[in-house]
Amino acid sequence: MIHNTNTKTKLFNSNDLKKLYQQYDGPVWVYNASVIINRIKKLKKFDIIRFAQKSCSNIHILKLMRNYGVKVDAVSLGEIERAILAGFKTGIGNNEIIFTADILNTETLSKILALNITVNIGSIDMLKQLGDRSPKHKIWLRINPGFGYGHSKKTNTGGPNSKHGIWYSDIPKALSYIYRYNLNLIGLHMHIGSGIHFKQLSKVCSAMTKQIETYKIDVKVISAGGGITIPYHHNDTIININDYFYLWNETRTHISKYLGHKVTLEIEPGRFLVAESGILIAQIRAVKNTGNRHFILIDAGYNDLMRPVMYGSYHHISIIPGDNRNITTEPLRDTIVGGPLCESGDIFTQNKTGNVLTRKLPSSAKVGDYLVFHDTGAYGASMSSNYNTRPLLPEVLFENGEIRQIRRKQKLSDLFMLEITE
Ligand SMILES: Cc1ncc(COP(=O)(O)O)c(C=O)c1O
Ligand SMILES: N[C@@H](CCCC[NH3+])C(=O)O
Repeated sequence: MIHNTNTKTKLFNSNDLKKLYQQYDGPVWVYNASVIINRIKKLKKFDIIRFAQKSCSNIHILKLMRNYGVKVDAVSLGEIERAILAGFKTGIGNNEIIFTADILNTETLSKILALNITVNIGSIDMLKQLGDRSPKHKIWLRINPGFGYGHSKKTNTGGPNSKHGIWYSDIPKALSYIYRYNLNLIGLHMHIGSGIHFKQLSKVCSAMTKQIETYKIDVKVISAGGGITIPYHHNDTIININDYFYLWNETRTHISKYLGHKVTLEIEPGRFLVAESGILIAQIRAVKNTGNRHFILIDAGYNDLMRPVMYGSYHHISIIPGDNRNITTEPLRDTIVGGPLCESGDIFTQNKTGNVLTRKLPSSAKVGDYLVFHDTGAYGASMSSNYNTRPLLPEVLFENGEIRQIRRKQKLSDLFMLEITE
């Protein structure tokens, strides 16, 4: 998302954001539904858009997706249950939910069998465990094509260092188990990582064709996976979705001709659909200098927004003055932004190796001003934790001109209840 200035937020009105913070008496995740709807429309040429809900799993966001014809990917029992609560259907002949994983635990397996959910298989052991309990079960194979990329090593899901998927040369072994257990192979899936650019993503097209032709795999569906990056910085390049679709459509046409029947083309994005729809608003609670370093400390921590700490990820930052003063023309100052956690690494301005970076922010930024992190709609709230016994933040959705709460603020008593046994 392109951001105007250091003081304004493009998505939301600054006054509304301040009011939201005041209403909740603390930081809030805010989403704009129109951005999500716009991104869904951009992908409409694909036969099926399957939302990787781990990126933003709020039930109301899932409902919004479903209303626009989007299907869903689930990676845990919890995500299956969330999808069902959001209205996604299961059962024979229904593909609204696909379960993607590299392992199956017994609880999840039982649910999958009870609801007849198609499984996107990421290991040979999964084939054995599913086949033992449910011959003829519908499956996809998730293939690791031997290469992968990511905005960080930690989001690369292909190549020899990735635990995800079935290694491409193990396909014959997988096919022999499928045959032995009489499983029903309907799809082939490749997701090589998250936060990737066009050139790298497009390599998957030829890998998909190659594996299908080399091993003569007959499938009805191919999935391009997710991974599409978004512009976190002002001048980041934006992926041309029409060009991307064109490549995949060519691939699908070629595979369809080879197999002699229709092949459905799926895409499985998380970040692309939701990242730019969301912001996190917090407040500056302390300002301090250490030698020549200048810090501002806010009331949201990495337990809330983990991406900068986990990957050195950049989120654009704006300041909204708490007292309505004009800061648009004032000089900027090199600033380190930290959170409240009792953890030295609780710094939002750092690189991949954990070195502290500075951000140019208005020099008068002070206690009582608000700080907005942009593009936090993906892997923001969904990656939060309760570290330092900090409750999860509320989430609100801006839709049809109205702001509505879609998750209440977690209470401390919600947390303690789990541990109090009598
Ligand atoms: C299997 C699978 N599908 C889809 C995604 C979504 O990725 P992204 O949010 O980058 O589109 C992921 C995350 O990397 C994934 O592991
Ligand atoms: N959590 C990562 C993306 C990984 C997606 C899961 N396979 C991020 O914030 O960028």
